[in-house]
Amino acid sequence: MGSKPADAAGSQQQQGDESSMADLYSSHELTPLQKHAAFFDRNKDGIIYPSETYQGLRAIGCGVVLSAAGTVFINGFLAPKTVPANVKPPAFKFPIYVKTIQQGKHGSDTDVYDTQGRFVPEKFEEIFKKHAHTRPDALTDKELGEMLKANRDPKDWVGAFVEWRLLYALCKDKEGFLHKETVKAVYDGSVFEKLEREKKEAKEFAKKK
Ligand code: HEM
Ligand SMILES: [Ca+2]
Repeated sequence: MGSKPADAAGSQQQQGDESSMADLYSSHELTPLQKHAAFFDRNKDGIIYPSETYQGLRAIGCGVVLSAAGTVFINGFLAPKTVPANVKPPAFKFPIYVKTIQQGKHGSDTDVYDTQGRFVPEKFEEIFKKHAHTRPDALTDKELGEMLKANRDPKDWVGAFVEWRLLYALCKDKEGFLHKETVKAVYDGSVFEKLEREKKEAKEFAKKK
């Protein structure tokens, strides 16, 4: 073990721990999908462990039960898919690797992320051209349902369904509209930061009262 050169990635199995993944954030620009996931990498070591998914979900306003269920679901399904080719993941820890998060792409999605995790503006516009009937810059509950149905791959639909329904529940306005700018902010992860900020502010406000 110790006698091998430290940087022979690709030719030998890495441990898949913090040391080999953390430089992701300093070395180059993240893809939009990596940014989306990185919000949940609370200590920015390149890996999202279940405890971090849980903390992230709590931070954006999900309750204890939803956050626990969401964590089991997200890390349970996504972690195995994101393991980089040359990495042996630690057993029973369900790490999600931010670097290779694009491997976690599932069926029934909008293809707004391409296979490399980049943002595809035409596909984003298509969502609203096809499904935003009531007003051009937002989706209603029913219109979202229509979109999910149109994109539905019967073998692989749970992931997309949960992500969109959760987004709708957290971000719809008082009249039940999910705004285009909110959906845009999903694709670079900034929606999560905004929700976290709002949650914190609401807490501060409640304390002062
Ligand atoms: C650890 C936490 C999370 C990870 C690792 C993660 C990862 C991903 C991945 C890999 C995709 C690409 C799916 C694809 O194109 O097939 C995606 C898309 C998406 N995610 Fe997340 N996600 C997380 C949390 C969330 C949460 C909490 C929400 C909602 C509030 C959410 C909403 C979405 C939406 C709406 C999409 C777009 C799917 C589409 O284009 O149809 N994600 N996410
Ligand atoms: Ca982490």
